[in-house]
Amino acid sequence: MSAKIIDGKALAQSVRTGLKEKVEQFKLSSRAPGLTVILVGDNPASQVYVRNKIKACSDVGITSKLEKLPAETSEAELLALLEKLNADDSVDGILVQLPLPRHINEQEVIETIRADKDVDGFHVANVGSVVTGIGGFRSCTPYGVIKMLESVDYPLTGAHALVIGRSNIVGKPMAIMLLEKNATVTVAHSKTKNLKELALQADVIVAAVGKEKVVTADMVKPGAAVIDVGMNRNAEGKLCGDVDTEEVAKVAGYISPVPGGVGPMTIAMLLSNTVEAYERRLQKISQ
Ligand SMILES: Nc1nc(=O)c2c([nH]1)NC[C@@H]1CN(c3ccc(C(=O)N[C@@H](CCC(=O)O)C(=O)O)cc3)C=[N+]21
Repeated sequence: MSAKIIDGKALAQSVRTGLKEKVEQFKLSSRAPGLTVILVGDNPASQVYVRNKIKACSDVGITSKLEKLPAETSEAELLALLEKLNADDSVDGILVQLPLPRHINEQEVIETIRADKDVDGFHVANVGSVVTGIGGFRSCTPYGVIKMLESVDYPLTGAHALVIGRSNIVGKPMAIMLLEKNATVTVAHSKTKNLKELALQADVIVAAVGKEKVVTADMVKPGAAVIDVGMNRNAEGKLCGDVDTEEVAKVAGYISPVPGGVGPMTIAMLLSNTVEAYERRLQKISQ
């Protein structure tokens, strides 16, 4: 057996095409949605990511602005900029690229962004809303994973889903979103003792660890869906995920590649959240 590939790049493209049509309609009667991206310092990986986000915005017609700040920017200066953007009616979404330099408290920064402009879905108010099921912006990566599973009509109701990793931006919200889809969810992490045993019982495995080949073929139940959230560099410097894709593909029913899987969907969901922030804002103004 050979797994079907869940092509995140193609799915992201179709999400973007849908958003582009929506944005074109908005522009006829009003302005385009606006996203401001803040980059502090000159981490080369962050610069590439930010450039990709800005380009993705322009592809779908979202107005984007990049605020580049030097690495020695103080936390107070960054918070002051956020307050300014919070009050700016032309800004629908704000994204502060992580990681931040060590002298800046990331959680403090995230909580300063207005929740209704927090298109990353990192603010506690959004996390709380998603956990409670009352709306709120969803963290883009796990949101993208759900869209990937939905794109192949994977039956999540009653399925056993194993999330490997418990970060605030992927593992924890992933578990909540799978639960929302009526899966039975297990969360494994670095202290988990019987990972292989748990994995062999899983119909869905989401690997978000940040380590190469955490999921190997001997851990996967035949026919399972395996979604790879990892972003690592292997010994040859090539981008790879957490899953031994080549071998696991011989056992799994569905598998998502890296690159071309979750990454492009993360960006697509960021654009989707930005359009949603804009729609909510216009609704509020017209009330
Ligand atoms: N506030 C904030 N929000 C983020 O969403 C955020 C962040 N900070 N900091 C860094 C991480 C990383 N991240 C990626 C998104 C897409 C790809 C992506 O599209 N990757 C391509 C490959 C790109 C390549 O070749 O290097 C792929 O997987 O196919 C990668 C990484 C968003 N992040």
